[in-house]
Amino acid sequence: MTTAVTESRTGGGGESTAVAARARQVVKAYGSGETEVVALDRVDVEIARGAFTAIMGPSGSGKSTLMHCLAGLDAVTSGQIWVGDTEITSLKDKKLTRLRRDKIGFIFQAFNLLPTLNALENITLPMDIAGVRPDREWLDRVVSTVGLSGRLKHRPSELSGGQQQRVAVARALASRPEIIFGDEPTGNLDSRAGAEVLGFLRRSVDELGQTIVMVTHDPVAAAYADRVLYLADGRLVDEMWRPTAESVLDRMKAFDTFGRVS
Ligand SMILES: Nc1ncnc2c1ncn2[C@@H]1O[C@H](COP(=O)(O)OP(=O)(O)OP(=O)(O)O)[C@@H](O)[C@H]1O
Repeated sequence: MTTAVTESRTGGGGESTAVAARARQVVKAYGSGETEVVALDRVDVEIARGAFTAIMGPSGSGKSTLMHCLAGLDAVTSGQIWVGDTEITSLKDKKLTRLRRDKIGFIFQAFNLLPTLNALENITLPMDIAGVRPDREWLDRVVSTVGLSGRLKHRPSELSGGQQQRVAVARALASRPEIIFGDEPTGNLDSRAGAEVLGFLRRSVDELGQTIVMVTHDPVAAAYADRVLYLADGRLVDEMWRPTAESVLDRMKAFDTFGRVS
């Protein structure tokens, strides 16, 4: 069995390498004493820049917790996280908020669009709030990559679920973040709309050089990724490169048959 554990090449100093985010010996515990739950148990992982990474594992294995820690949405109990060159685990609130705003994009299962704004206004809202002028050329490219060119004046209620999620994808891409995190981004979509959104995520990696990390339960969704990380009991227990839906499903079945690996 291979391992997803990799040593930091930079000794933690960080440099503009092929690594977009990195966790080193990350522990996340909820509660204390008898009620303590160790959601992440000394996780070491590097997320490759310009690649699409899927995180899989049984319910409760720590997928969302790992994503939230990597994205600076949740504080770690111990260990360190870097986003690009910045070690985020030692940042104070204000700097962390700014780093999330400037360097990280999010796509959630619920599309989280504002109903009173049209598609374009939703896409540029985070930049408007931050007082950043959108780069028109980039925005046009993003909008056409996700196939929204004819829909920019529509409000969310005038768009299908798949189109709404494409707006959310464009919103995440618009500010050219260092990394985009998706938590079951196609969980609310039927398989056709889901495939469309996953296809656009794939294109944003291939054509725009974006880095994407996605939590999913779905082997078909994971097959769009370049690499799949498997969590069990808060530990990274395996990884797979160039996955197919069949190979991911087989690996999941193997976990079910042989029990947990640690
Ligand atoms: N806020 C919290 N307080 C206490 N325990 C928590 C909290 N959040 C998560 N946990 C626990 O941490 C563990 C990992 O949870 P997490 O949500 O990361 O798992 P997951 O793999 O994303 O699960 P699912 O696939 O069901 O979404 C679980 O045992 C969960 O009960």
